[in-house]
Amino acid sequence: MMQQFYPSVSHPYSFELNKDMHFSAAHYIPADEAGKCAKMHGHTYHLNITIAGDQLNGTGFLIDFKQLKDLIHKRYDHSVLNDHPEFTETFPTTEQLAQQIHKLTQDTLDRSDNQPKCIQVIVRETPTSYVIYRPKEVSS
Ligand SMILES: Nc1nc2c(c(=O)[nH]1)N=C([C@H](O)[C@H](O)COP(=O)(O)OP(=O)(O)OP(=O)(O)O)CN2
Ligand SMILES: [Zn+2]
Repeated sequence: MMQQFYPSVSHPYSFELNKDMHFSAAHYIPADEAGKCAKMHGHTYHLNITIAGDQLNGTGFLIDFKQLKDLIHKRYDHSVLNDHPEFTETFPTTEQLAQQIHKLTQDTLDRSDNQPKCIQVIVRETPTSYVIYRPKEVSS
């Protein structure tokens, strides 16, 4: 997904930042309808995270690109997604991973003075399958 065009999201903000990253992880979906995916297997997940806002921080960033990568990559790279506490009650499907990555990101953004918003998370699980998560309401 690197250096590609992505589905865009309309928003009222002046600044928009996009961060691509990837990580390798294993998972399994312990449900009958998951078929072969009920067995442990691995993916290189490709992400695109979109952050928007009207205010920059003291450095002139919406958020440091590196901070975004550290937040997600350090947590999930070379891990078993099912072992993370956020997936004890739900399965690490592409949809629920995208939603959790949004939550992790927005929780971090909420602690910054300039209050940027995470408006879209794209998670590509395989070359042919990806999910977009957009929060229902983005308050400014
Ligand atoms: N809605 C979802 N469907 C499936 C998910 C998911 O997270 N959300 N996950 C899986 C499996 O984890 C699987 O690894 C990925 O499935 P799929 O794209 O079908 O993989 P293939 O390589 O077999 O796909 P091709 O059609 O051959 O390219 C399954 N479903
Ligand atoms: Zn899978």
